Amino acid sequence: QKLDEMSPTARKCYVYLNQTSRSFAAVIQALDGDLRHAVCIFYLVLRALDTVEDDMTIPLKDKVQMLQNFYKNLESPDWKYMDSKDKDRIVLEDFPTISTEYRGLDEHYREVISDICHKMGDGMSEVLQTEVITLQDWNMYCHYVAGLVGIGLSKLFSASKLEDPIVGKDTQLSNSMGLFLQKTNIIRDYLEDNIDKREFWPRDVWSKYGKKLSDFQEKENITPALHCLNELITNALEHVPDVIKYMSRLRNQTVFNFCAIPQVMAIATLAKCYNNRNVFSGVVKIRKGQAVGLMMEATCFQSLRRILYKYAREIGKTIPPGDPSAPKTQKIISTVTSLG
Ligand SMILES: CC(C)(C)CN1C(=O)[C@@H](CC(=O)N[C@@H](CC(=O)O)C(=O)O)O[C@H](c2cccc3ccccc23)c2cc(Cl)ccc21
Repeated sequence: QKLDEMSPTARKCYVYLNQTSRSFAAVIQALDGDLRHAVCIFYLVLRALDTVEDDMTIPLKDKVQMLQNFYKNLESPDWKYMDSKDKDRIVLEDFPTISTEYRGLDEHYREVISDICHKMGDGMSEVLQTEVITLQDWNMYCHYVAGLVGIGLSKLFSASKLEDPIVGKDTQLSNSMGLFLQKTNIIRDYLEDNIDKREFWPRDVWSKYGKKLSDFQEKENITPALHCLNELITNALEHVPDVIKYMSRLRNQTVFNFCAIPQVMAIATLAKCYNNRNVFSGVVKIRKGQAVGLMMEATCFQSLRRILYKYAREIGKTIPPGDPSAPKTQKIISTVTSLG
């Protein structure tokens, strides 16, 4: 469906999609059938919710109300928020355009998007006021901001009939898809979050290696810092078997590409972060050329598995002797590279 056949509000949504997510917008627009518009709207609604959650200028008690009531805005034609300073504030300032397109979706898609926004808004308002202490807290936080996205997407895939019902039903695997991406983001963004005074690394882990999370920036603490980093990367890798199982169930090529690309970017990022002191002095990002190469290669299940093995083996080759997590890292690497 070309841009000139779309309604003005639908066309604006694709303009916003391309503004808010450069490389990923193309993969969403490549989705087959009416899944394309459903995912485009879901992505923009999530971007709006995330922009509220990220806005540190909103007083806590107002933010809690905004997050818990957010899903109701989908049914309110005039709701918008004009006080955001975020780079993506357009999705809040022109939310009526997005909610108009949401209300035009098939009711199965609307049900999924509204339910996920409700659960995500409640979850975000809960974890907003707490610190990430245990690994369970870490999984809970990542469930609310990313696991629920995977659960929602999987239900949209099944509702569109482009994928089997089991894809939408098996929330354990869908949740793992999100946890793998979000844990990778949190591990990679150590310094950026530290500067913003935001802590997402679980306290039970980092407190074994230092008094304060910011201690890892000091040169003399680099060995415990790397041991902490490697332990969190090992924890994130525990989701890879679920990712492989989830991907093995997909049948539609455009859905496969949409799901595979962020996963291969994540494992490549983890491999680059593993035992890498630059995590504590800058943001470790994979080069654009490497990312493009990965996108082009990850188009079928066998090549996806080859990419996952390649990076898992790469991590396995760089396990430092004496690293406290070495046995666990070696074990998850052998599991991933042996999956038949
Ligand atoms: C936090 C997050 C991981 C869920 C964000 N998230 C993603 O990271 C995007 C990728 C993205 O936005 N990349 C950015 C680059 C970047 O920001 O690092 C880009 O602009 O290219 O992918 C995810 C995403 C895509 C496909 C399957 C998923 C299954 C479970 C959870 C998330 C899934 C996403 C799908 C939707 Cl619908 C909404 C958000 C996301």
